Amino acid sequence: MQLERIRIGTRGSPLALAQANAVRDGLVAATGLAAEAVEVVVIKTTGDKVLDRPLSELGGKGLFTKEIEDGLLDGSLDLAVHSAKDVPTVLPDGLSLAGFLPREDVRDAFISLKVATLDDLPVGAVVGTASLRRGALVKRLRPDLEVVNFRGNVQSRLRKLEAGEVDATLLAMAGLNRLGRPDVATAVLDPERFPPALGQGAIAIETRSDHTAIREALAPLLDQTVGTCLAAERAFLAELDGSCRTPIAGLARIEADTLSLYGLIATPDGRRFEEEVMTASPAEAETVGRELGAELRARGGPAFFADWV
Ligand SMILES: NCc1[nH]cc(CCC(=O)O)c1CC(=O)O
Repeated sequence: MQLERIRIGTRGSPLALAQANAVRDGLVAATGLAAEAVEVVVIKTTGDKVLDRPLSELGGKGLFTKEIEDGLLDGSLDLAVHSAKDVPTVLPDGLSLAGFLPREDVRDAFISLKVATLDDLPVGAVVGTASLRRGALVKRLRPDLEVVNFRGNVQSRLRKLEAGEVDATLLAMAGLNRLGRPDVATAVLDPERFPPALGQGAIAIETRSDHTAIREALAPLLDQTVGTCLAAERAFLAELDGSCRTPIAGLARIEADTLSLYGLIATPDGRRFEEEVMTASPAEAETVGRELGAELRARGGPAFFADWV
């Protein structure tokens, strides 16, 4: 069945809109539909509405996806475009990921108006981030720094930096590139030293599992290699029951038909961490993800996880 009209659900931040517009342009090209027939619909989610509390305290998963998923389920939306790293590992019944677009830069950027690198920050300098992963990784490298909660979209964080609220912050290169602002990065952090969030840099497309017409229309836009890497990364996260309270990092890559999956868990203060790399054939992506998650969970032991609460 050929669709006559496609409605794309997205959050309203400039980054979310840039991602949704990229999918719209791709669908117009792939389907031959008129540009007006492929519509971007902006949805305000709980995560967008509550700005005064740390994300980890709001609890609950899918803070940035729930209201959009309701639209997919009631048929008012055909697909949703999400940053893959914000998509929970368990989706509501009836919904699933159709796949992922080609991945952007997976690395984090260090941003400061005062110094050139993380290593150059003076003792006691203040780093703002809303991410427990970034906070733990900063503390791991520089236990002397102070990490403070720092929320808001990319633009508002940059304004706070300019106002001197913090000495430095960290943002995904992928977001800066998609916003056309790679110049904002003071330094790009090496993933071996500062591993990204699982799914970082990838865009996930979610639809109703039984919406075959939209899945067929999307097929030419999707990247199978990214899909395989993300299957491993998401299985790893699911095994660790990744919540917003858990500093977890990792990255899958496929080279010469071998999938390698790196994973790290840390305590929020960065004092303890466990890391490991496992390799497998791409067909074993999910299995290796679960194995790596179980391995790090076992290595950390109950005491490690108790430290988090
Ligand atoms: N949690 C917010 C979020 N979700 C996705 C991105 C960036 C784009 C990406 O990682 O694909 C960001 C901002 C950031 O971490 O700097």
